[in-house]
Amino acid sequence: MEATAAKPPLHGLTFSRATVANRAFAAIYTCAVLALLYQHALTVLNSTTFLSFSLFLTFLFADLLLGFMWATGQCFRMQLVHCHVFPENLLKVTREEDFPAMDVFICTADPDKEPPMSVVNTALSVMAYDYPAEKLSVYVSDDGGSALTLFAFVEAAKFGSHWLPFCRRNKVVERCPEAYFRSYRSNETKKIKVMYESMKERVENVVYSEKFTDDYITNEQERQAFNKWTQGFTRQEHPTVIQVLLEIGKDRDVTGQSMPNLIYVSRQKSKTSPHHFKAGAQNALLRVSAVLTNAPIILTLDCDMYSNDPQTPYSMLCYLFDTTMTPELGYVQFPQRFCGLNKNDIYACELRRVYLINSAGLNGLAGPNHVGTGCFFSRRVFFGGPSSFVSPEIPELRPDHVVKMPIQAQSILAMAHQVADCKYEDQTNWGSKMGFRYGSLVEDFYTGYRLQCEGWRSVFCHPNRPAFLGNAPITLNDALNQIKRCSVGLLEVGISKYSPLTFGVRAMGPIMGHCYANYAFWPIWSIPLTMYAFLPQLALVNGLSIFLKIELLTNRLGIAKNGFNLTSKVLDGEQSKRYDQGTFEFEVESPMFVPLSTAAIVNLISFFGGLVGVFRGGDFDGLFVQIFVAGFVVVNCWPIYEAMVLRTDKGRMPTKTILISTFLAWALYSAASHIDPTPRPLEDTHPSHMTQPSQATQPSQAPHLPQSTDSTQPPSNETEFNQKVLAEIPESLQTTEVRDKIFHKVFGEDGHGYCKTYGAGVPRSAVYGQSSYLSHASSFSTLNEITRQVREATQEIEQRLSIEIEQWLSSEIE
Ligand SMILES: O=c1ccn([C@@H]2O[C@H](COP(=O)(O)OP(=O)(O)O[C@H]3O[C@H](CO)[C@@H](O)[C@H](O)[C@H]3O)[C@@H](O)[C@H]2O)c(=O)[nH]1
Ligand SMILES: [Mn+2]
Repeated sequence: MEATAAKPPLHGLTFSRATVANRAFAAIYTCAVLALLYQHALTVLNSTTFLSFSLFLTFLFADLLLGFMWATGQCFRMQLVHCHVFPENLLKVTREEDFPAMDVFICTADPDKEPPMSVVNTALSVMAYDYPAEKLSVYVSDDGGSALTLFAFVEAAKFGSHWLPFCRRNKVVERCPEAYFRSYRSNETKKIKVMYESMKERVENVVYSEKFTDDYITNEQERQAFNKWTQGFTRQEHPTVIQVLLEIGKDRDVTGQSMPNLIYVSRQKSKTSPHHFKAGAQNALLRVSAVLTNAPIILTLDCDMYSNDPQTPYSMLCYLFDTTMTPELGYVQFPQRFCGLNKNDIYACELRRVYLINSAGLNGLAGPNHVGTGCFFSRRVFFGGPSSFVSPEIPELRPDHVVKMPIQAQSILAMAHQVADCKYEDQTNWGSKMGFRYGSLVEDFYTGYRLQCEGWRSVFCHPNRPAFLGNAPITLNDALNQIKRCSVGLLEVGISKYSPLTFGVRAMGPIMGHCYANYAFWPIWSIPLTMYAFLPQLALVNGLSIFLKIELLTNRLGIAKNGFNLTSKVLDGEQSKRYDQGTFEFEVESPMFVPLSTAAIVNLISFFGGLVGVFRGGDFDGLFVQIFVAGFVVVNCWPIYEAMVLRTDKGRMPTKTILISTFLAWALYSAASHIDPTPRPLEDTHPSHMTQPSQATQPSQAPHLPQSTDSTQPPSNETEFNQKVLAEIPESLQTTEVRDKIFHKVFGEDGHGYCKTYGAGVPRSAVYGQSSYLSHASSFSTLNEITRQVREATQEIEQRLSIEIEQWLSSEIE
């Protein structure tokens, strides 16, 4: 007891007070959402024409999806905690000698898209970690199978022997050379900078010319490695290349201290074997590293995610090295942070919600999902759940296997080659029960999800100084492609047999399961978004109102105020200026831009069309929400209009895209304008009646009655009844109370079974058909007769109302 009290803490946790507020908010908002959906459902049931029925059903569906996304999104907010680490205490409770060994995996796949110099920078930034070098191994996986990348690393190994002691001596915090030289310049740095620049020049010369001459090769070992790039060597078809560039204990820096291991791995590739992309590469690294070093801790990094803080392993150890921590702790995830985003992050690539907000929310539950990079794993998690070990095929791959031979030993290297073989995984558990999981394009999400389903927990570590910094796409086309790949990958998980909604909820409980479902079904946002981008606007040209009317004037003013505030915010000078910079890139002829620009055109036309309609005396109340939605989209589409018409630079939209989307917008409009909107559903949610009092008082004008209607027969269904009879009651009297009065007058108190299901004051007799109708009110045997009676009752009530108003007015005057 005393001993534990004496030890300073490595990490702390506080529960957030926001949790209570979040839960209360979620409860109240849920009621509002349910009420809205109920109202929607009534509207669907009450619709009187096929057109309105389909339209309202569509919106019910859209809002159900939005409701689902909203509800699952709340799960992230149900138990917020704030976590802190105290890395400064680490050396008070343990010694550096006792630190566990660590294997770092860096993946790269294409020397053209991922410049070798940037991969080298990432590697150098972690090689220079404040961590005992003899416990650190950096593995570079090159799926591009590129001699250029290997060459860059040969150079990096040499430069590293100067860079690592330089960082130690000067207590450099920015240990990614490129980032360091960008921000620091002094006499002290001159020498090392010259070294860096000359390395960079050599590498880039080779990369640009795509070949290197013999004088770049300095020793026999290098020659042997490069000799593997024979005639038939291609990216998709080549043998394994494993090159140990630096070896602990053998290679020393310029001050005589040991360098960490640096190992280049390009796994074997064959067109006949699936390679499973990054997950496949990481599994190959898991095995190769197991054979060579088998460190209990693994850090995974994308090639563009460099370390921004040499102390990060200390923060990680505060969790993974703390014996009081739950034994189920499987990984410590740091958020993805980015450098070089422009001020407004115009392609929304920072993903703060995913990487920061939601991860912090998950931290109070079973822990954050894995985001592919910046994650420290316990090697054990890749071999089954905490209490269900899945044994690998050979003992050398077991997480508890101790490597006893130097990494360059013949037998060790031979086995490393063997486990990097493209056929090695055939008939094994790799990718299904072991290692990174296959089956989704977002292998990181899927792997983390499956690990948590197995019972592993995780921790989100988010120090003030970003632990890692990466690059985000800088063109719209790249950003959209990333979203597309991500969407496909997420849906692959969503609809798989491991769907979070079924499997996940069972394995992790409802809250965690629904958090994962929120991600896995994230792409379905596109469905309501598309509907809201087109349908209200197309309905607007026809003057067809499709949203709930806001009954109370005060409410309406409130909403109107908020709404217009929002709009004007985006339209202000500063924001317009941002778009004026023209940083959006539309120059690629991508079909992905077509829906965007079509939506932009449709919304623009609808917005102005709607406004013109209203100024000409249209129904502002009814169409307000649609005009607002269209206006909102228009504001958001501003960069698109610019790219279509205003800009002359290279980033403007190609004429072809403009033509196609204009044509599509036109086609949609002409299709929509052929739909006659006049037959309107009658519930008081459909205010378009207000503008047509004449129609309402003249039943004979009720348009588009079904052909079969015979006014000399009793009404046989609800539609008929609605269209003919309810139309007699003017909009101003369409409240439940007044309608009740009218029907009581006509059908009598008991003869009129007020049919709640239809909610529109439909007498049950009218719905149930002739026989029950006749038994209740035999004198109203025809539709015409009922219509006449309702008209009379309505007129009577109107008269009484006007008398009462007159009396009230005169008493007021007195
Ligand atoms: O066959 C492949 C394909 C990709 N990669 C590497 O995978 C990483 C991520 O690829 P990138 O094109 O940069 O994808 P992003 O969309 O930027 O990556 C995000 O999404 C990926 C898939 O969900 C995650 O793996 C990443 O960690 C996450 O940052 C890069 O280092 C690539 O070199 C491979 O090693 N082999
Ligand atoms: Mn990336």
